[in-house]
Amino acid sequence: MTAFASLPATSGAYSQGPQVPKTIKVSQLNHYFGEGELRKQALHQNNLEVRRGEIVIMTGPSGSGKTTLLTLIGTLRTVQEGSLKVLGNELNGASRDEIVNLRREMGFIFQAHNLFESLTAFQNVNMAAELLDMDRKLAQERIDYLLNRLGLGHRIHYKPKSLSGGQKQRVAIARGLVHSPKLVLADEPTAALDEHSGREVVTLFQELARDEGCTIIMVTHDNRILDVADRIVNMVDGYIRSDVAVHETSVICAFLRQFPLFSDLTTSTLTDIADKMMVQEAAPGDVIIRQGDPGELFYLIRSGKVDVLIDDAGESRKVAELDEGQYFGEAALLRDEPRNATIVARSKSVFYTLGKADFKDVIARSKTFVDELRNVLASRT
Ligand SMILES: Nc1ncnc2c1ncn2[C@@H]1O[C@H](COP(=O)(O)OP(=O)(O)OP(=O)(O)O)[C@@H](O)[C@H]1O
Repeated sequence: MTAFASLPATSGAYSQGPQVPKTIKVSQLNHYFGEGELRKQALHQNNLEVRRGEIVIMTGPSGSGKTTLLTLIGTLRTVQEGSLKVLGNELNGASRDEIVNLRREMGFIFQAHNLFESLTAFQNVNMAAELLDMDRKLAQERIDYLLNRLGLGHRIHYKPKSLSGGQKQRVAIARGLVHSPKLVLADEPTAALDEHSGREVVTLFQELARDEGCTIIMVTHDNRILDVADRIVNMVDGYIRSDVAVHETSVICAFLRQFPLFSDLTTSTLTDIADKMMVQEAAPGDVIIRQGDPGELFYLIRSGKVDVLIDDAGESRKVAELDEGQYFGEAALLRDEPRNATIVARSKSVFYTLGKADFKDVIARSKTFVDELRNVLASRT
């Protein structure tokens, strides 16, 4: 799970807030192929949560388990160990009927398009609509819309043999989307497409996510489309190695960049730090840290104001006010001492916090950070 699960509204899917229902919840998922001595573990303790309307891109080297995870989520394989919830249904132990019903809510876009050669582009997509008992008029409108939107308006009545590889792929995409699925699973959807067509496809995905709340999970090696992801999940050897919420990380990076103390860090170090930060919210009057307590977190004020209070012979004395763009909590971490002041939220506030070990790691990497902290600490003692 990413560190930013509680981040307030930012952009895209996240503007729906943290209470957005989960489309997928993977917990401690293992998967094996083969029997006996040939048995091989393809997925190891995978955990993942995907919210409604998110676009997730899965990356990783060949054989790292992306397709295995995608096909498990798509009910195309049986869950062996662990829990996998899709659209509220637990798949481990699910009945045949449950799986059949669930599949109707999903759209599949896989590389092998399997279009019927004797049917036109329109008829191929319509066949999926008929199998799903879609209303005829609605289906007709949706097929027209999708095929036009994917740049196939002029080829709507062509059969696959008269279509290029990229055009066939776009028919397969329309077929996977015709029934307005709640979840789309796509394996290399843009691999056969030129840059322009690939962009058309992912722009359509973004519209479906934004306008219909459709959740999209794509396996891709196509770096040209990484920018549409809300989250990038990287797999290595059957493990989810990283799960980065892209928009949130970049929002935090942009914020961190304004601080002189982060100015000499490279983008990749900054991204690394942003990914480790947590978000904490406070209401007016909330005590954020208390004098005398051990220090575990460093705080950056994203928005709001706080009072710095010092307990002086039993009397609480206000010594400073801090607001957006300032930070606190560093002294106790650096000196391994208890907190030397109490911090109370003056207004509704949002903080980014960094744990002690990560904070010390940042310090080790940034000379500006060290110089600035030295000055700040000197001025506060
Ligand atoms: N049907 C199968 N039988 C046996 N082993 C399999 C089977 N399918 C996948 N595997 C193995 O499981 C591991 C994960 O494979 P998977 O296809 O999920 O990886 P991937 O990341 O999708 O790779 P690619 O990017 O090449 O599609 C690999 O070691 C693969 O050899």
